[in-house]
Amino acid sequence: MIKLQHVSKTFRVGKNKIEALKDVSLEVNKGEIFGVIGFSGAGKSTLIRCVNLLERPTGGQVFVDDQDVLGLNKKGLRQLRRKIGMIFQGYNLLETANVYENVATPLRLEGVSKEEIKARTDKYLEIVGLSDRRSAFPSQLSGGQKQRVAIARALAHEPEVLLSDEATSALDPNTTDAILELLLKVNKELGITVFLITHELNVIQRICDRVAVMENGRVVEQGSVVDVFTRPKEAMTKQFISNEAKFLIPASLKSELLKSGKLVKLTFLGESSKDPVLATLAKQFDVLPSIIAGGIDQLKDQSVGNLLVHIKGDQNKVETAIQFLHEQNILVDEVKG
Ligand SMILES: Nc1ncnc2c1ncn2[C@@H]1O[C@H](COP(=O)(O)OP(=O)(O)OP(=O)(O)O)[C@@H](O)[C@H]1O
Repeated sequence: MIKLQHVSKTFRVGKNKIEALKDVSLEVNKGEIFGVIGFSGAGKSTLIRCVNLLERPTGGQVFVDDQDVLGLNKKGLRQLRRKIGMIFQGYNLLETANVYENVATPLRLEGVSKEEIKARTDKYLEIVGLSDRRSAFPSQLSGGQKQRVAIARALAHEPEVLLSDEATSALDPNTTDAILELLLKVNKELGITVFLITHELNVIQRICDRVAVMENGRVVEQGSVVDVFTRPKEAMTKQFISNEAKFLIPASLKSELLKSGKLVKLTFLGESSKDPVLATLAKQFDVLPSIIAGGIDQLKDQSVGNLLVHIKGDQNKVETAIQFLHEQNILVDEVKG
């Protein structure tokens, strides 16, 4: 659906060159939700804006539906943009127009017939849950409601793809969840492909099928959300995950536990969560495992269990027990001092 091949983008500011994108290649499949995550300045906004040519790449190729976007003339570009809706962190609503007009006006400018404008505006305000606020002005709406208007406005053009540039970044956690649910519904029920950028791990975990991790203008890692976040290879990805404050234990407790044994973080996926591994450790290896902390991460289609376990006992036995854990269908990370 969207294919970026060796895309680069260099901004020139006076005598300085800023390489915002360096040889970025990725593919977003039809019907999926694909997320790009990275810290501020990684190049995410520049990347997503290269899809509908709000930014023009300085190198590489961009394809949407197998169409070479960089070769399009003005008319072709207009047609392309009709296929691609976009929402932003700042909503970009017309402050002087009410909710209905915010959705209807761009359709009018496109020459859509009166009846069709009414039908589509009604339909998409219903889908985003704002039918009863059609006469309200943006200043009378909450952030979440404003983003819903922006989503209805994007959907009213009946796009094949929705680009989301940090759409939930300005929202509180509950409102973020509600907007993410709406994006899932848009993807599932309307069959719209979603390509989003975010700096929030939660957004990726909750709704994305696949993810690319960006750092300094490059994609450093990409794959399914389950793979990338349970078996992160790159330091940047690991940093994102550890930033989520999983199992942050007080330093004093940690050093105490490490004096009397080993600490391991176990990650259970799918079927592995049903195996009685801790009981097996105690029985088979004569060690004493105890649970220090635990939790479950809900990914889009799968839950992932995490346990922080302290293993006490004879040093060799503890080593053998950890070796046994590595041989199971579990991800094992030893926590060092
Ligand atoms: N129009 C521009 N002119 C000059 N430099 C730019 C421009 N747009 C982006 N940049 C630079 O390109 C780099 C990537 O910026 P970009 O906004 O794409 O990153 P980001 O990951 O989206 O970060 P943020 O979430 O903070 O926007 C940054 O160094 C930024 O300063």
